[in-house]
Amino acid sequence: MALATETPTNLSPQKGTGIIGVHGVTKRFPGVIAVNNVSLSIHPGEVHVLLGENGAGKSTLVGMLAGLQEPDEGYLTLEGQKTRLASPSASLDAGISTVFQHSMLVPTLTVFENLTLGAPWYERPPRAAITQRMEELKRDFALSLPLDAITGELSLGQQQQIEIARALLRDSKVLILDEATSMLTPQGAEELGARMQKLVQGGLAVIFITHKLAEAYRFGTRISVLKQGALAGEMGPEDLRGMSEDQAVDEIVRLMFGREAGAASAELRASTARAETVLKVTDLSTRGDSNVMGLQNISLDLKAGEILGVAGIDGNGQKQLAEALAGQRALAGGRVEIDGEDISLASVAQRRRKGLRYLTDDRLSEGSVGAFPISENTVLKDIGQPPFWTNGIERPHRIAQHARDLIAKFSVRTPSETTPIGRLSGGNIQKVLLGRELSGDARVVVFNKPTYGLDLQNIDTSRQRIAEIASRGLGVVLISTDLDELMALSDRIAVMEGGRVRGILRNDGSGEVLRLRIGRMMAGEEEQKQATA
Ligand SMILES: Nc1ncnc2c1ncn2[C@@H]1O[C@H](COP(=O)(O)OP(=O)(O)OP(=O)(O)O)[C@@H](O)[C@H]1O
Repeated sequence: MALATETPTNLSPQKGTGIIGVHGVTKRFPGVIAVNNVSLSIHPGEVHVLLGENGAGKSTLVGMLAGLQEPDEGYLTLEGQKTRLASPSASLDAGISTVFQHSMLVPTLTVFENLTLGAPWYERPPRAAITQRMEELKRDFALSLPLDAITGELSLGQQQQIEIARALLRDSKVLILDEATSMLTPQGAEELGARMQKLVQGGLAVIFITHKLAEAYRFGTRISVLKQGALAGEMGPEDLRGMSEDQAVDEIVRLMFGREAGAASAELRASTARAETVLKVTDLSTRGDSNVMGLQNISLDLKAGEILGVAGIDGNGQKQLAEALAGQRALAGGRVEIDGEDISLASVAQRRRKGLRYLTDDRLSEGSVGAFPISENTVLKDIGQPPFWTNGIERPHRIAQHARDLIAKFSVRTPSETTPIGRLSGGNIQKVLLGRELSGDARVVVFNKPTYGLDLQNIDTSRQRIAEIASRGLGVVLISTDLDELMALSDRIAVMEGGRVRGILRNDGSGEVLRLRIGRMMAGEEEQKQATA
């Protein structure tokens, strides 16, 4: 992965080190610098927003503050003193509480029990004392928490309040909220914003991670933008006060999604789109629940030979769209057609026979059975079907031959077709799955994050294959969180946010301008300029 080496555009150099100081911190994982020489100050009385695309390094940075991992280089300070946060309890002892995106509460316990769980300083405190303190907290911070309610029966917003209350009962000095609004309703997010203001007025420092620019601007006192592990820029209270919302959003979009001047952008693939429409989606909707985003009125179409990119921050409905197209998720409304034929009610197998293929991002658990040989995995979606089964009887030689052909055609590196697929590298598993999906008469291939987690060489090969598939006249839906990938391969790019398609833009070679338009929509901002769908 290319690493940012640009000089941070520190719009507002900070004075003092704040309650927490992050000093030149670097964290590496095999093949990637997740956090690259980042310095920040966290101040009491401020909501410090951390923004960045998927993979920018936010969680890794938060993980170091929460004591889940330690920096490889650089150091942290606590009230000016150099400190090590070598474990989650060290972080808690230092007064740092972290509310993760997924609840850490026990759903079958009551609110009261969750509040007192594992909090050493008030071991077995009289219930009356906690009840009284909770009354104060409820009043001061607008919490609505029935102490005797079963936690799992409360709304996600209320469950989050329990975690915030837990931090307050511990007298934390720093509260980290990791993508805290992603599961909340718009009203829940507003309430959290108001609550954060009250918390910082009470002297707390809040670190708030979000992907939404409007929230960053409205709730944040200070905004830091991470990009490819490095600090791309920071906007302090004075900077933000001097800007209108539009100016601030433009600046943040530039920091988050812009490329450095002079950076080479990938060459745009020549379009191979033909006249005929292979896939048509009209007003497609699916039901959501507290864990899964519903899709709302999605309409799009795809020509033979065309690549339609689908951009979006992870978790904005892209996977649900792929599943709804593949027949793995029921439609609540709308219509899907392939070659003009309505397949809205067709099963997965029926859609496959019509030529609709889907490569999941979950290569090992959803896409294949790791313990099964490669050969079995190549026919996993054809069980019981000829030519691999005749009259219900498996034909192992036929399957083995099919697998050997696929291995040769897709250059899968494996000792033989009998090797369990789980022993292969990510890139080689990907090749097997691609070979499986392209067999027979494929018309449309839906890829969900096809290059995620692959090494650079395999990323390159996968992209070439996708372009080659389109050049053979198949329609491709390419879902990716990587804007560079989408802009290198797609004819048009649909941007998803909040379970909707916010716009479909033609990849017209306008490079940076288009990139910023897409970034803006991904981060929940309305498209201001005229769409060129
Ligand atoms: N435990 C790990 N092992 C290997 N690589 C990791 C690990 N954790 C993170 N990474 C990599 O480090 C980079 C930064 O990831 P990180 O999760 O910190 O980003 P993020 O900004 O939080 O992204 P998101 O918004 O998707 O949560 C990514 O390339 C990621 O793949």
